[in-house]
Amino acid sequence: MNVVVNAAMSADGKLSSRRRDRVRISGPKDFARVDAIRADCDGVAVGIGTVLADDPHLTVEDPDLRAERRERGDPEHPARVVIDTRARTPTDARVLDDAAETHLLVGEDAPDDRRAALRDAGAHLVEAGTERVDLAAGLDELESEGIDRLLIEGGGELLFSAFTAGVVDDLSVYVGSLIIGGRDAPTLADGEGFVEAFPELTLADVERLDDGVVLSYAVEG
Ligand SMILES: NC(=O)c1ccc[n+]([C@@H]2O[C@H](COP(=O)([O-])OP(=O)(O)OC[C@H]3O[C@@H](n4cnc5c(N)ncnc54)[C@H](OP(=O)(O)O)[C@@H]3O)[C@@H](O)[C@H]2O)c1
Ligand SMILES: Nc1nc(=O)c(N)c(NC[C@H](O)[C@H](O)[C@H](O)COP(=O)(O)O)[nH]1
Repeated sequence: MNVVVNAAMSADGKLSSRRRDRVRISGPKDFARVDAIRADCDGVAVGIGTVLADDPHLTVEDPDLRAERRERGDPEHPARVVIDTRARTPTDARVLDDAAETHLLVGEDAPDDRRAALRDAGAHLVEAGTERVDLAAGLDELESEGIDRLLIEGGGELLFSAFTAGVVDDLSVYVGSLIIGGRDAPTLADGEGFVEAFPELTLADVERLDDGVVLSYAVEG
């Protein structure tokens, strides 16, 4: 599977504020750039933290991009993927509406009542891992179901695990022209952090967009 990560951060590296509510970092051109990446993928993934904080829809907004997908025989929107060990996704979350299919990667111990409720709400459940979702195993399962190219949009906890698991091929970061600050505000890669064997990146492109900069990297290894 080809995995691309995209996120928007402030000039001080934060994905949102310490309140973990959604901060608009991108401008319109950057949101359009992300829409095009979504349209080019078979799936768009976020962690449960992002679902609970932002209630994202994770669909393609531009009708022309949706038409191009239909013309090439793809569903109008990529599949939505939520990484959610305990099956905490609310049944009225926007990712569970009928605009697109939705896969939930859950842990082996996810409660049966939550699994049943989420299946009733239309989700497809994929079991991988125990304490936390085993990303490599979960993504392998999604690949066997036809997701060959996956966009991971965050948040910081999930992105750290994705780098730890070594599953990320490409990274693009929009750096917006603002400071958010806060030692507890989410960053691009949270988790425990690396102390050695830091994932290394090769800078592939730098582009000025809206009032910020898009940095595009290939991930080594
Ligand atoms: N600016 C941007 O581009 C951007 C993008 C996305 C999100 N955000 C912001 O980021 C914040 C949310 O980020 P977050 O870090 O709190 O949440 P997150 O990364 O979206 O989700 C983290 C949660 O996913 C679950 N999970 C399951 N398996 C995991 C694994 N292997 N590794 C890591 N997590 C795993 C864990 O909950 P369980 O243990 O319950 O499973 C974990 O707490 C929000 O404020 C949102 O607005 C910003
Ligand atoms: N590219 C980007 N720029 C931002 O300034 C920002 N706050 C996010 N945040 C990502 C997060 O995952 C959001 O929840 C989804 O971008 C919402 O996605 P929808 O529009 O509901 O499909 N992403």
